[in-house]
Amino acid sequence: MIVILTGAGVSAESGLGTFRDKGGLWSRYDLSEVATPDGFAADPALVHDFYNARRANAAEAEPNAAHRALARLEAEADEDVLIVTQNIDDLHERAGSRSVIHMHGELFRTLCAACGARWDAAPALSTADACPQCRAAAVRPDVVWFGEMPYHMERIVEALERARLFVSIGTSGSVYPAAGFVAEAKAFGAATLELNLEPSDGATGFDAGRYGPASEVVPAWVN
Ligand SMILES: CC(C)NC(=O)[C@H](Cc1c[nH]c2ccccc12)NC(=O)[C@H](CCCC/N=C(/NCCC(=O)O)S[C@H]1O[C@H](COP(=O)(O)OP(=O)(O)OC[C@H]2O[C@@H](n3cnc4c(N)ncnc43)[C@H](O)[C@@H]2O)[C@@H](O)[C@H]1O)NC(=O)OCc1ccccc1
Repeated sequence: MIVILTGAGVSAESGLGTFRDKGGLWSRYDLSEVATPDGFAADPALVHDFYNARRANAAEAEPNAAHRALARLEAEADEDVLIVTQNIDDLHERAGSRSVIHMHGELFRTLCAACGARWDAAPALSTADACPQCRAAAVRPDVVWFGEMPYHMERIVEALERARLFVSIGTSGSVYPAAGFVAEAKAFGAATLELNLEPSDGATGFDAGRYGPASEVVPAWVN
């Protein structure tokens, strides 16, 4: 089995901003205000504006050659290929990938913070929205904020245990628990490879690395 961890760098060439690069999201927004439960409690309208803008961008974006190459790998490989993405966009699925785990949630999904109901997001959410199930005005984007438990951790750890090869693509390796997956995969005996624009914070933890734009290094690796 091949387990592939992706981050914002794989969607950068589709026009979706990364977080920590120059001009990235965290240089324009305060992470604690827009990506934490406390920030949402303090100013839900600000948080909705932040995700509404990202939802509009993602809706206009198109998968790039890196997304398409990974979909091809899944279709042609004679072993299981699982994408574990930190991204909340749907570009992997729009490129044709079927086996995708969104460990930090999905931009196009909505969550009721009162009853836990989930449904497909409208283009723009607001504080006036009410849950279709419990009518509570506790509607939030279905994304994992800092301090919240990522989704599908059991399935992810099971996959890391089975992995022959762990590949990390377009992530800075600065946020946990995702940044710890390479060490876990290695401990379970997997070979490890980093594909990134430049060496990430965790580069030394990989057996090998290939550096350059994802739209070039990912198709080159898949072929
Ligand atoms: C800041 C950091 C130190 N803080 C954390 O890690 C925290 C706290 C923490 C937990 N454990 C720790 C251990 C040590 C220290 C801190 C912690 N973690 C949490 O709070 C997590 C929840 C974190 C999730 C937060 N939500 C996100 N996103 C969703 C929302 C949204 O999207 O708005 S995080 C967000 O930032 C993270 C990093 O972003 P990247 O994708 O890597 O993007 P970045 O910009 O940083 O880097 C881009 C990279 O791409 C490269 N690149 C750029 N262009 C290209 C290109 N063209 N081609 C190729 N590569 C390219 C660049 O060179 C660069 O390397 C991603 O995970 C992303 O999803 N929850 C949790 O721990 O719960 C409890 C728990 C307990 C037990 C077991 C499990 C959990």
